[in-house]
Amino acid sequence: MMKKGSILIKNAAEVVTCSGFHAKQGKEMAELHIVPNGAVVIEEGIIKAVGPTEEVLKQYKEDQYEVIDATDKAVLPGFVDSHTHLVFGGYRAEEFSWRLRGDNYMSIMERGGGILSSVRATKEATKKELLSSAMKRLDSMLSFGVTTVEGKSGYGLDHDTEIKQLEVMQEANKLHPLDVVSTFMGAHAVPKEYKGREDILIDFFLKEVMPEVIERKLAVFCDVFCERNVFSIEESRRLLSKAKEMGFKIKLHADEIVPLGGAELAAELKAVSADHLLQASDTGIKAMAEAGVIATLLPGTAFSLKEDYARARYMIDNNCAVALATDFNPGSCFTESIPLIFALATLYMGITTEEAVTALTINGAAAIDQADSIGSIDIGKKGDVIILEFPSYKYIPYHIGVNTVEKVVKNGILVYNKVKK
Ligand SMILES: N=CN[C@@H](CCC(=O)O)C(=O)O
Ligand SMILES: [Zn+2]
Repeated sequence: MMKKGSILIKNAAEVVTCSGFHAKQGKEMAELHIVPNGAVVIEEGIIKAVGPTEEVLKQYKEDQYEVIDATDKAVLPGFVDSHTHLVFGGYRAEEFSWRLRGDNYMSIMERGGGILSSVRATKEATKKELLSSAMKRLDSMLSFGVTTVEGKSGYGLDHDTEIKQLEVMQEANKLHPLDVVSTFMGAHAVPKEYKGREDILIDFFLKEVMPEVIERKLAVFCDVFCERNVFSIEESRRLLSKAKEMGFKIKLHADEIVPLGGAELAAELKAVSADHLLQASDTGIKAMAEAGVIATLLPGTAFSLKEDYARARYMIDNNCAVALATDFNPGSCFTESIPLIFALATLYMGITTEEAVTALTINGAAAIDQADSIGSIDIGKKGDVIILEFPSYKYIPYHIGVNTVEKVVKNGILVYNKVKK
């Protein structure tokens, strides 16, 4: 009898395995491990075999599986979008127009707009509304080949709304085929009443919110917007050190707008990742490489804010492990488009196509500390794979800004198929 989550993909022009169980640093990022004319076998959601089709078919009987013929198509691991803010109420289209006219992202926030306007809309939204919009966003992400996504709270800044956002992500994770990994990010902005009293806000999160988040397993990570006029290096260090003691894994929004030393702090605290890094210093980058902190780069945000891109080439040449993510959010980067991220990374950041694939698969997995179970087509990992309309991964950035994903298999189940039967 055919078991649920059991699929055999055969005759693929190439299976790009991205093989590995940990982050790829520096030169390793160019190694994709490709099997020509390949096959992948997934049994009950777990990868059982990968290799040349001829050899795989000698061992595995096609009648035991749902069979997909991938002739002339490339097969890759599902993408891991390791930095998003996917649960929020309201939109900020107006703010986008202001920025087109020259207004500045941080000054909009300092006037009570930006993140703070999403905070107001998220407080007003019901859980049902937030869940319904999150599910639609997850559908869209899935269509781009994303099989695991990280999502942050941080549009609440109070107990109830932060918890509400995390509960929505927990529920979405149960209901949607995509896996959602949650991050607590209460320290995302400073409400007006806490300006100049950031330490009191941090104490509030530490005492009144984070113990419940850990206790109810509502989030795995704790993140902070470490930035001038938001949370300082000292405040971020205090919050994240305590978070670590409480059992959170840690991340930072670091050196996005000004060079504050966030990359150095990430290395000091041995964070899992430091994200944005547009302004990261040479010392900070080298310290991150040394400490094994993933550099998660978000080119969509630099593009949307018309900022200079993070120095990806320098980071990779200095042995960093770089991940790429969308930073999907209602303000600085309202896109779930993986093709856009590929286009920007390869055309404007000096990242090769091979490195970009690594950055969105195994290194994305490492950025959420799951490189042992997702991010590559390796035996024993989750059966998360995508099939492209084209015979090679090289078509992903080449077909500029267009979605090349034809099918998505999650835990061995075909959950998205562009080809209508
Ligand atoms: N920079 C801080 N936070 C988000 C933006 C959130 C927003 O503008 O709503 C980011 O990662 O880009
Ligand atoms: Zn972010």
